[in-house]
Amino acid sequence: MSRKLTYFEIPGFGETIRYLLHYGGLKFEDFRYQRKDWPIKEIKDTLPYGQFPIYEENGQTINQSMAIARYVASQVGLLPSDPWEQAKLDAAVLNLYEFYGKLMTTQRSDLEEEKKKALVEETIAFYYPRFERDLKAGNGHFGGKLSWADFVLAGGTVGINIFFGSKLEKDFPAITALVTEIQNLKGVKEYIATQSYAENL
Ligand SMILES: N[C@@H](CCC(=O)N[C@@H](CS)C(=O)NCC(=O)O)C(=O)O
Repeated sequence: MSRKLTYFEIPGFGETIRYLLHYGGLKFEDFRYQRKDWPIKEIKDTLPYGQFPIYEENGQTINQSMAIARYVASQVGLLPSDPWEQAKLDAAVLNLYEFYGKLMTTQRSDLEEEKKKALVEETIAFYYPRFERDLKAGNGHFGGKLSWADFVLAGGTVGINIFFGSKLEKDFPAITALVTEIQNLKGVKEYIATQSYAENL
């Protein structure tokens, strides 16, 4: 079995997938481009939608970080078999993904710094209490037990905290506890120890 994940030398959309692969003890090539070297036109043109991450397994390729994460989760016991349970987790993942997207959109706009800051605060004030509520309802996990949705929260949190330079979830105990739990799982913990971008914020 050959596996290769290609992304940039940042957590971003790749980190959740890396966590899942390490959690499952699945060997893979963790190929990373430096952002300063990008774009490399000859390579970009070969990508299915011109972007990373892409995941290759036994000669087949998929793009879209959440599709990759869901697939890897299915290989490492983090995707339940019941369709309703799966749909609930898909919804949790899409809520998280929407949150990350909105957060980053605040930064790409032409708005003044003050306005950007207010939008970030507004976005956090909308989503975090809802994630907190859902985690409490699931006794600390999105689906009532450890699943790939929890990994999407933890993997994404690393990236946004580094980007914004602060621990955005600090006032939310269930989110904080879940991120800590995932980052201390066997496989994930050892991987994080090798990453220079994973310092505590
Ligand atoms: N919806 C896609 C978004 C992928 C994406 O935005 N990738 C960015 C990096 S985070 C990228 O490849 N940027 C380089 C480029 O567009 O050339 C996913 O979740 O995988």
